[in-house]
Amino acid sequence: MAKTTSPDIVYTKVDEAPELASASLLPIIRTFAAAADVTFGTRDISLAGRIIATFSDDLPEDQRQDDDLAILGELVKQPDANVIKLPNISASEPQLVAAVKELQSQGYALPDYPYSPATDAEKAVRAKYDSIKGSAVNPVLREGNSDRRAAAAVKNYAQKNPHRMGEWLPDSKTRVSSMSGGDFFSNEKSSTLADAAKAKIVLTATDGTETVLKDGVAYPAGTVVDATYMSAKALDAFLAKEIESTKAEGTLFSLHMKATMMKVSDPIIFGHAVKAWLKPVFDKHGDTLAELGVNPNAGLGALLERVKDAPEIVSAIEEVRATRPDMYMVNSDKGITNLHVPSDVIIDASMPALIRAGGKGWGPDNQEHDANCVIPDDSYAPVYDETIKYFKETGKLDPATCGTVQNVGLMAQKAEEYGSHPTTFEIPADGVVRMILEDGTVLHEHTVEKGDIWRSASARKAPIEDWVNLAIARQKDMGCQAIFWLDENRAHDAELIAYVKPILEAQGVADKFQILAPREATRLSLETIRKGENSIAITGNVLRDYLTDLFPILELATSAKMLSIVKLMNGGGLFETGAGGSAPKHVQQLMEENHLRWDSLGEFCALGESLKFLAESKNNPKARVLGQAVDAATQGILDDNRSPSRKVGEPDNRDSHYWFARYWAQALADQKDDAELAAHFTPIAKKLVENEKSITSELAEAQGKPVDLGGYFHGDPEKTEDVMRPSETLNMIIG
Ligand SMILES: NC(=O)C1=CN([C@@H]2O[C@H](COP(=O)(O)OP(=O)(O)OC[C@H]3O[C@@H](n4cnc5c(N)ncnc54)[C@H](OP(=O)(O)O)[C@@H]3O)[C@@H](O)[C@H]2O)C=CC1
Ligand SMILES: O=C(O)CCC(=O)C(=O)O
Ligand SMILES: [Mg+2]
Repeated sequence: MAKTTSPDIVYTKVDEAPELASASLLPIIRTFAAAADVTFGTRDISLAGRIIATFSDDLPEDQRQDDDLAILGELVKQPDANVIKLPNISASEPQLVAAVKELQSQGYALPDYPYSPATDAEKAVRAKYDSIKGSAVNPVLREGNSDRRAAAAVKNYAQKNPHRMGEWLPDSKTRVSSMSGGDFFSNEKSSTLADAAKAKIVLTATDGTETVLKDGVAYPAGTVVDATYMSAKALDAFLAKEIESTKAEGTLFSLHMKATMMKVSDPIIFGHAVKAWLKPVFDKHGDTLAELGVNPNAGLGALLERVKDAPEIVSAIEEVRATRPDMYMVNSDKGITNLHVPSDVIIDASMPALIRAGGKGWGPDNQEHDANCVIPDDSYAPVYDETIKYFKETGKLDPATCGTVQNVGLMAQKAEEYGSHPTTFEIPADGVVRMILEDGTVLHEHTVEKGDIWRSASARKAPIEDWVNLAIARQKDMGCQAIFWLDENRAHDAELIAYVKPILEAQGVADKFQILAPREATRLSLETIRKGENSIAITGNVLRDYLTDLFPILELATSAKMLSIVKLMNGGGLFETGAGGSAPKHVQQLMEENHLRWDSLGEFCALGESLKFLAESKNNPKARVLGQAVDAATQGILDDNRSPSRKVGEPDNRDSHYWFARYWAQALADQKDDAELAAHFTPIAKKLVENEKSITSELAEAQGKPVDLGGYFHGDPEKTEDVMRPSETLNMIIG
C-alpha cells in the first residue's frame, strides 16, 4: 500500500494542563507508533495558536501560522479522518484579552482587543476576536454525534477504589432556582421544515422600523428550527428576588451558566446578574461606570479593575456588598467570586462538583455552606433540581456499588442551542421578531422588548437520524435501560419525538426505549444506578454536556476519565479525551512547585480507540496490536495505582507516562499476534524495567521548585520540553 504524506492520526495541540502533559506523552506515543508504521501529526487549536492564525496576514512571515482549525474542520468531513482531540480553552473575554497581552509581550504586533469598537477597522478587529471567543473549536470538529461512557476498566477501578462523597442531609438548604416564566423554556416555538429553506430574522420595532438581524440562514429539508427569547425584565425581577431570598435563607448565592458554549446569550445573562448584584451602584453611578468603559458582561473582576481609581464608586460597591448574601467563591483566598469572570463557573462542571460535595459550595470565609444555585432558564435546571431533591430524600450515592449512566448525545453539525450563537441577539428596541422564509411564510414570531435575548437554534435531519441509530446500537450492545430525555410538552422536544418514534418502530425496538421528560428521566436514572444497574441517557446537545459531567463526577469523581467518541458522520473518528476541561489550577501548581497532577487517563483511552479505529479504517493489523496493548497498559495503570498524585513530592503526570510506556512496551512484548512487534518491544520493555530507579528518581528530583515555561498561553516549546521531560534516562530509551 502506498504511504500517503498525511499522518495517520492527528493529535491536537491545546492549552494549559493537557498541553503540558502532551509534551511528555506525545514523544512516547510517536516512538511506539513508528514501530507499527503509524504516523502522528499535530494541529494547533490552542487559544494562542488560533489568535495568531486569525491575524496571520498582518504578521511577519516568521510569526505566521496556518489556520489549523479550518484544516481540521475539513479533515473531519473525510472518511479517513482520525483525530485525537484534547480539551482546549473556550475563552471568555478576560481570557482572550490576557492571551493577546501575552502574545504582544512576546513581540506579536496584534491589535488591542477593542472593548467598544467605534470605527469600521475596530469593528473588523472585534469581529475577528469574537470568532475566537467561547467554544469556537468543538462545534467545528464535531461532525458527528457523541458517545460518552466509562470504559469497563475505569468503572471497575472506581468501584474498587470509591472516591469520597459529601454527605447529603435532609435539612440541607441547598436548592436550584429558575424562572417561572419569561425564560427560553416558556417562550419556545419549534417546527420541522418540510423543504429546504432560507430564512431571515427581522425585528419590526414599535415605530415601524425594520432591522434585518440576520439574512440567508439556510436549512436543509427536515431541519427542526426553534425560536425563543428570555425577557430581560423577567430575568431582572427573578435575580432581584433570588438575591433577597438567598440573604433570608442564609445560604450562598451562586450563578451557574455556560458562558463559553453559549457565548452570546450567557455572558449577557451573567451581566444581568452582575448588575442585579450591584443594582444601587448602577442606578446611582451608571453614567460614570459607562464612561469608565465598564462592561458588566465581562464580570465583577474587570469592573473592579476599571473603577479602582474612582474611590466614590469603590466605597459604593463596598456598601452594597455588605447588604448582600455571601457569594459562592471560585477562590476564597484570592477573593475571586462567582461573578468575577463569566467562564470561571461553568455549569457542567460546577453543579456536579457542588452536588458531589453534598450540596456545598465554598464561601468567602473559606468554609463550605449550602447554596442557592441560580440557573435562570428552566429548560434543563430540573435535572439538577431533581438530583438535589433525590439526594436530600435518600442520601448520597455509593460509588462502590452504583451502576453507570452512559450518554448518546445529539451533537453533530452544531445541533441545538450550542450552535445558536450566530442567530442570538440582544434586542435593540421594543417590537416583534419574525423568522421569515423566502416564500414569505412567517415561521416563528415573538413580541419582544429592548434588552430581551432572542435566539434561534436548529437541528438537522441527518444528525437526528444518525443519533437515533447510534442509540439503538448502544442499547443493543449494553442491553440495559435506555431513555430518550425528551419532554413531550416542550416545543422542540415534541419535534424530535416525531423523528424518534417512527425510527424505533421501523426497527422493531420501540419496547427497548422510554421517552421521559428530563426531571422524570433524572429520577429514574438515579434510582437505577443506585441499584447497581445501568442506563443509557439519549439526549440533546446541552444535556449531553451536562450529564457527561454529572454522572461521571458522581460515579468516578471526574469526567476526565471518560471514553468520549465522536463517530463522524462521513466515516471518520474523533476521539475526545474525557469531558474535563483544561484545569488551570494544575498549571499554577506546576509553575509554583513543578508538580503536574493532570491525569492522562482520558488520553490513554482515546489513543487505544484511535489506534483500533485505524486498524479497521486503513486495514493495519499492527495498529490493532498497538491499540490492544494501550488498553492493557491503561488497565495496568489502574490496577497498580500509577495515576498522578495531587501533592508535590509524590509521583505526578510524568511518572504516570513512564508507567504507561513500560506497561505498553510489556504488553507489546508479551502479545502473540505480531512477532515482529514483540521482538522490537522486548528490549525496550526490559530497559524500562531495569531503569525504574534512575527514571523515577530523576523525575522526583525535578519536583519542588518553581519553573519557567516561557508563557502561559504561548509557552516556549523548548522550556516546556525541559520541564516535562526531566529524566535523561527515560528520554534516552524513548529516543
Ligand atoms: N472539550 C473542551 O475543549 C473543554 C474545554 N473546557 C475548558 O476548560 C477550562 C476549565 O474548565 P472547567 O469546566 O472549569 O473544568 P476543569 O477541567 O478545570 O475541571 C475541573 C476539575 O476537575 C479535575 N480534573 C479535570 N480534568 C482532570 C484531569 N485530566 N486530571 C485530573 N483532574 C482533572 C480538576 O480537579 P482538581 O483541581 O481538584 O484536581 C479540575 O480542577 C475552561 O477554559 C473551559 O472552557 C471545559 C470543558 C471541555
Ligand atoms: O466546547 C466547550 O467549551 C466545552 C465542551 C464541553 O464542556 C463538553 O463537550 O463537555
Ligand atoms: Mg462539558
